Amino acid sequence: MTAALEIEGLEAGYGGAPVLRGLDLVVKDGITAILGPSGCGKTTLLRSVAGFVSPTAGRISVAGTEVVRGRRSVPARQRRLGYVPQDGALFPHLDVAANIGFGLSGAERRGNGPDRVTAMLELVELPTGLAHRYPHELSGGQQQRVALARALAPRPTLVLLDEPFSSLDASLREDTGRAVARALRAAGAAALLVTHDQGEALSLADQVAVMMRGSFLQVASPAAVYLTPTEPEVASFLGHASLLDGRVTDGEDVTCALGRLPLRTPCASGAVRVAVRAEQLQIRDAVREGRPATVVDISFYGHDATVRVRLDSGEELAARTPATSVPAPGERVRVSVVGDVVAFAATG
Ligand SMILES: Nc1ncnc2c1ncn2[C@@H]1O[C@H](COP(=O)(O)OP(=O)(O)OP(=O)(O)O)[C@@H](O)[C@H]1O
Repeated sequence: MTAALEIEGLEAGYGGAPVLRGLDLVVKDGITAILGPSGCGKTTLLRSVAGFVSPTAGRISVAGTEVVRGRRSVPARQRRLGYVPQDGALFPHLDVAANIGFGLSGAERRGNGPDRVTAMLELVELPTGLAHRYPHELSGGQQQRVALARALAPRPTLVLLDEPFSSLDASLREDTGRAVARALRAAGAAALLVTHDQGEALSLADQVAVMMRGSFLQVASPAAVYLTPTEPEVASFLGHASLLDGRVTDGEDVTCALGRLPLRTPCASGAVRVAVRAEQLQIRDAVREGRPATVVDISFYGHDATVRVRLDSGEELAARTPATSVPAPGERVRVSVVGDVVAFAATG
């Protein structure tokens, strides 16, 4: 099967300053999320694939057709990609039907049987009655679905989504994200989804590429990047794991400031960095088990809270606790760990 997208050794930048530093990526099908902190190069990668940024080295193929080799590249309009920008960017003077039909020939728009515009509205789960509304008469979520319908109408192999839900409020973001994922799967289109929202990447994507400083640190399934990160930075970025110094002696357990903990995956003996996820840490008062600590501060989210504690041995950790049992800053508590942990050989 030809991959929807293949990227090899891709380098790009602005005015001589490098941003992308030799990226490799294969998107066979499904949704691949590019996840990373602000400024790491996610949009530059998407724009290089779209043809809006000219790479300085490397290769990009879309559905088996090479569109970039070194400094030579095929113009954006000839790449036959779908593109959904951050704010949808619908044409304000065109109604929904005309927006969706924009990239189609007259015959494609009409066809036989149900027309393409109606089929696309159904695909993105919008009522066909919206066809003659203008963009300003739609909600933000509806606008993003129309933008996806417009991108999918010419049947592209690959759709590029640039933070498409970032302007939507939390609940709408989740519903729209799921609807967009269903529509992409139903259309059989692969997608590259740029986001800095971990929840969005982990819940919608089949593959997650974690990017930092213009490089991919790990490309794997959502479960693999979360449960078995290959780099300490991936562990601390995804789910905000705390990192502690530790030592592995028998390959199966690690000893650190939180005691002797079982390892999820075997690790060579020696000095390591141990990643402990916030949801693995239990904060209790008035119990004897666990390491003594003091609560430093609290971020209350409603459904739960993040409690930062300082162990008496000096290390700072972040724990997630239910909203009903949040301690107060300065309170003395005990900290224990549930489950196994991941360790990385210490460098330097
Ligand atoms: N047109 C431009 N000219 C010069 N530098 C740019 C340009 N666009 C982006 N950059 C720089 O390139 C780097 C990567 O930017 P990019 O927009 O790709 O990051 P990002 O990961 O998408 O960030 P965000 O999540 O904030 O959108 C940043 O340092 C940014 O300042």
